[in-house]
Amino acid sequence: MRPVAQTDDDRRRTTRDRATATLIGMTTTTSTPGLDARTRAPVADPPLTEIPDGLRGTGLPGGPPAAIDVRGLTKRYGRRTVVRNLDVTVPTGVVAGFVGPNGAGKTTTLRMLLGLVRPSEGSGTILGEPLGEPARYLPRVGALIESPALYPTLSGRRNLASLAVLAGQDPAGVDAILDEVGLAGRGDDAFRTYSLGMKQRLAIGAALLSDPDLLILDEPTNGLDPSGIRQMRALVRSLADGEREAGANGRPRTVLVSSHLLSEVEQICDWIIVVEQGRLAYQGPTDGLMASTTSRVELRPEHADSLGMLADLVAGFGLPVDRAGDRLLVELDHTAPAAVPGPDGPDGPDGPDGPDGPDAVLAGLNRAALARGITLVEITRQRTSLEDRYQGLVESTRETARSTGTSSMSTSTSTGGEAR
Ligand SMILES: Nc1ncnc2c1ncn2[C@@H]1O[C@H](COP(=O)(O)OP(=O)(O)OP(=O)(O)O)[C@@H](O)[C@H]1O
Repeated sequence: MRPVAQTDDDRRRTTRDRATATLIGMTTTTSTPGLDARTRAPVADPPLTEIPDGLRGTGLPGGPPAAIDVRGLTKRYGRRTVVRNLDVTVPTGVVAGFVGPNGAGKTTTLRMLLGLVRPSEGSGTILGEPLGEPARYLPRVGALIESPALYPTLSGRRNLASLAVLAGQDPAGVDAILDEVGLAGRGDDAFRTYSLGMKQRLAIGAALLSDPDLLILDEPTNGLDPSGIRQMRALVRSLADGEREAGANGRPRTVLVSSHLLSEVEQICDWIIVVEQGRLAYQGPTDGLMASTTSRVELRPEHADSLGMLADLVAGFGLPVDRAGDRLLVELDHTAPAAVPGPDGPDGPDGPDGPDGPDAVLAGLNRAALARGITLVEITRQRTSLEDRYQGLVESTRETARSTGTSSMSTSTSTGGEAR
């Protein structure tokens, strides 16, 4: 771990390495054992921010190391901490979405992973190589960070062929790449005549020239219209599980794609990482994000004058409650240990149907109400949407940062382990 402020050297490195990571072809020499992480990634309810044991670090039995496994990644600019103690693990072979609002630290994190910005702190591995030695892994990484730097007057094909030659690669593969990014029919047209979506897809083609094992795409849907976004989604998904998986080299490709909108990536991602103010808010299987959702319940007693007593009862269960007209709104969060005393206690099973799960909490509430002479005539469950869940995570992470005085706007002298 080395505390480093950004220096001129850093900035020179950034410019030089941006070209390297984004455009220069990379030779793959190492063979990695094949793995279909889509089938191995567990989809059962992981707790927030926790990585299932089998996916942590090099823990895939018989499989390759995680494509990305970094710990305590931190970036400070002067006294301002923009990425804070971030742990990121991306299993090999998945499409991982890196999601967070504007300014959450996504680009800074991706730049650190690509060796374009030097981390203030942090360690770990990328494709099994040390984070601190990007030259060892960059040859197997393709990236699209910011706008593509391609020649406007050259055709798409000539652009890719020139980049391949510059990187010392055989330009023979260019046609296959144009096909892969959906530009086979426009390969002879000048780059400047392309739509924004086509330009982005050609830039991804440039990042594919080296047949990378890890592809990092920073907001590739930025500025695209809905149809461009759909095409980009399909392309990104196909890059991980298209022909390559069964292809000549047999190595799975991992894709890390950032976006500020969960809705843009959740359909194509196996794995989601949510960041806010440089902090990790969630990482795990996409299904896990929804499984950890909070559900809200509306309770309506037979007689409105028993609302006060019912509210006290709900509060006694440790559940947040609001009054709305003739009913109560109760938050049931099945990631939190329920306050209802159960046979397993607060550490007991807390799945939706478990003895500490929301169904059991509701049943307990209902019984307790009846025991006090309150008859519930309506119990309505409302599940939050994935987008609501994402917003909730972002807001609670922001709130944690505010309450601990460690928002990205605050200065920091301590970088020790913090609650996420
Ligand atoms: N070179 C720099 N010097 C100082 N602050 C910086 C620098 N680069 C980024 N930041 C700050 O770091 C924070 C995170 O920026 P970053 O670009 O990583 O966020 P982001 O999540 O990618 O945002 P967006 O979705 O808007 O691109 C921002 O507040 C930004 O102003």
